[in-house]
Amino acid sequence: MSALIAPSILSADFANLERDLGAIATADYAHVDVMDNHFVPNLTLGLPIFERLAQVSPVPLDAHLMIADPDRWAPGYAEAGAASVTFHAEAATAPVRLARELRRLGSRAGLALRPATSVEPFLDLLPEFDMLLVMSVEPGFGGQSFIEGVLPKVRRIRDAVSEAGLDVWVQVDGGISRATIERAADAGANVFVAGSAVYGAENVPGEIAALRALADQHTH
Ligand SMILES: O=C(CO)[C@@H](O)[C@H](O)COP(=O)(O)O
Repeated sequence: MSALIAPSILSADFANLERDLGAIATADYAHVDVMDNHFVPNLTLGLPIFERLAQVSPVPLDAHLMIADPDRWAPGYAEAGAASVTFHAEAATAPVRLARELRRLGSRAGLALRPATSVEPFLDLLPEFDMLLVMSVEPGFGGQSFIEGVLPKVRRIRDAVSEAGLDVWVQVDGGISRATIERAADAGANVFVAGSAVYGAENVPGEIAALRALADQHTH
């Protein structure tokens, strides 16, 4: 399975989002962090801006909803054309119903877990999702350092996915760089979100290629 790279536009220039989406045209996805200042202590963008990003982006959008009440808001992101919509397990009231609705609307359905959230209650529900997102920082901000302690959870998910013969992707998000991506890939991740490492690089396409090459050496 090839590694997929999803740069986070949280580290882009918010006055030049179309330009900065163009800068990551060689990536597999653009990761769009939606924050509501309730679920996380930060505020980014909502549906009206996301709809415009979906119209101008050269790469498919991977929406990561760090918001309260995703049951109400997430379907709008699928309707706006998101390739993938990921909501938080801690915030959703009816995660399976919501995942089914996202799939019905034509989007991949992702379930995100904060670093301290156990995956065990969700393992029997894996067929309902297309992706599990393991947060490797506390959600809310870019530029934090990678939490090594989430790697056993990544491995646990990958093992459960393999044992069940499923095609569920495992995404890691937070603190991913050339220094950490190999360990995340080794643990079983196949989708890698990187914000500051990509947008902070002098050569953005070169950084995307370097991260992909490193991860590819370790993806199973
Ligand atoms: O969801 C988040 C933060 O909540 C991430 O997507 C960050 O944007 C990743 O940034 P870096 O840690 O790669 O700088």
